[in-house]
Amino acid sequence: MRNFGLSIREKSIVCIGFMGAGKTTVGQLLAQRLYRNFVDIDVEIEKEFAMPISQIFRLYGEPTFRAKEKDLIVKYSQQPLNVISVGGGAFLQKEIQDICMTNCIVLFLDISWESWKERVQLLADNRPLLKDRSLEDIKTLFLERQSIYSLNHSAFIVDDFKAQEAADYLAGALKLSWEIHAPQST
Ligand SMILES: Nc1ncnc2c1ncn2[C@@H]1O[C@H](COP(=O)(O)OP(=O)(O)O)[C@@H](O)[C@H]1O
Ligand SMILES: O=C(O)C1=C[C@@H](OP(=O)(O)O)[C@@H](O)[C@H](O)C1
Ligand SMILES: [Mg+2]
Repeated sequence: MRNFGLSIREKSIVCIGFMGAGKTTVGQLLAQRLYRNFVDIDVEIEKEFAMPISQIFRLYGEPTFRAKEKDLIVKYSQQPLNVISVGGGAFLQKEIQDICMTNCIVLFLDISWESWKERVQLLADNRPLLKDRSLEDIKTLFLERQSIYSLNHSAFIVDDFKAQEAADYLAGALKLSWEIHAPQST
């Protein structure tokens, strides 16, 4: 996979993790704190199809959704200075894993099953993979998916943090790591 030669400070940050972990919410707040452009891949997909994700799944099927997801992640991950929230299934595709791990900082928003369960009511109808599934089935999917998220540069357990607190902490930690690894000349 091509390395676009971005410095660590320029690399886009990609938020991964299970549906409902807070990638969209925390990613947007993190982008604000770092003065970066925020891209939510699901929103971009919805714009391209001019319809909600549930309808894309229904009318075109999951493979069409996944193909568009890949094209858009390839596009945005090559640009500098984005914060990108990808859908919880994006890392099922090896090409997406490879391009993100090579060109971006991949941040896993890790949530325990216990905390996730408490959030289930918040999750809107627009998640076709949760619709009509029992909690037991969702737990199976949740556990199966953990292996794809183990591919990351950094993981943060979100359980005990409000979204704003998580974004504050992550922005601080990223800035500190940039200072350590690539101090800015004065
Ligand atoms: N740290 C948090 N604490 C409590 N609720 C959160 C937190 N982060 C996100 N949420 C809520 O959980 C739901 C799912 O968040 P969202 O950002 O859409 O997740 P994702 O993009 O990972 O699917 C939203 O209702 C959001 O307000
Ligand atoms: O996990 C998945 O396969 C999906 C996660 C969703 O995004 P969020 O993780 O932001 O909910 C969205 O991309 C689509 O419904 C499929
Ligand atoms: Mg999201």
